[in-house]
Amino acid sequence: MVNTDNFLSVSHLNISFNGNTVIKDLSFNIKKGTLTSFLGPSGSGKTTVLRAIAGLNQAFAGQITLDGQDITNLAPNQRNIGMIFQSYALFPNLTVFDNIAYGLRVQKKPKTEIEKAVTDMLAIIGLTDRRDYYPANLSGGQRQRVAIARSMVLEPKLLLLDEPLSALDAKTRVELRNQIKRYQQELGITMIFVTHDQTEAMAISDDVLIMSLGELEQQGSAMEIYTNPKTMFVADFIGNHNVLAATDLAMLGLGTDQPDGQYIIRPELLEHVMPANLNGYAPIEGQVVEMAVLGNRIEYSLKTATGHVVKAECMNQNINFTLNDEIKVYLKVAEIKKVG
Ligand SMILES: Nc1ncnc2c1ncn2[C@@H]1O[C@H](COP(=O)(O)OP(=O)(O)OP(=O)(O)O)[C@@H](O)[C@H]1O
Repeated sequence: MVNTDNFLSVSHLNISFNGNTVIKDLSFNIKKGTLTSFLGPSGSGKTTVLRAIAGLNQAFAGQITLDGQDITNLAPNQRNIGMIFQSYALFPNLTVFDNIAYGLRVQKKPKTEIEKAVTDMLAIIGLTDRRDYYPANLSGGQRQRVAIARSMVLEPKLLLLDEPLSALDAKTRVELRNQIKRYQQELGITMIFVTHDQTEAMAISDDVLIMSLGELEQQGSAMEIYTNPKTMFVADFIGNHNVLAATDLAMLGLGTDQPDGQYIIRPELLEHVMPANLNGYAPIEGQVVEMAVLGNRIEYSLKTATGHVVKAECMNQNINFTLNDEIKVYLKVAEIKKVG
């Protein structure tokens, strides 16, 4: 049955290249009107899955449905899916207006309808005053906005974006990712956004789908994944967590009731200012062996007498230590989470 929860449904997807299975029995659903990021290291299979959804991979096993329709064997142009790549792929000899209008003209839409749709789209992407420019005279961020507009104007059921921001500088990336989120919400488009940048994924996604070696590790909101990683891979990949075995916790004086398993401690939970009430807190003492100032935050590592190196993080306004200092930080023991 179609409902908004399984607007896109991928079941038991298996894809091999030359006998090498790169996507292994992958199944997931995507809700209508949401932005889902595929996040995973290089080679984990993100692009391969995107291409399968778009119909660009020839052979695979499994089933893909979109809005209740089985699209597994449909040609790419029959799927009503838009795709945007890292490189902008605009037509260099067409103006901004004509690039955006291109698909509507192919569909032989009436001229007045095209004029209105493209004008509206130019306003949404903030490039009304650039309508007669050629791509060569636009910045990278502007070109990518035109590429996005060119896909969005066709009102696809699903828009796939494959690392659309990776060719841009850091500031433009942040601006454009926020704009993509805004377009997505304003127009209610269902989007899949591929990235290997976890901050980017966390910042804009309703849901994050984490892949490793062609398998789904976890799907959930950014908050769920960050605070409650289900696998060691996710714990390690997301958020720079400390991952410690029960025996390590015991050595650090942070014993849990359970004797085994792996546990995570998020770096920002190690407080360098002594809490007013120490109830429920355990101290960790160590030497500051690494320290990196990241604008308003500081990341540092403590080496304890037991030889453990624990990662911590704090805001920099009331920092009261420096490299090589022996310091004590405080952790609320209840915040230690078991992986899984
Ligand atoms: N056409 C192909 N022929 C052979 N192997 C391929 C082909 N396309 C992808 N692969 C392999 O499939 C695996 C997944 O590749 P894919 O490009 O999907 O990963 P990715 O997660 O998107 O990586 P990246 O972040 O680097 O783009 C890799 O091991 C890759 O070498």
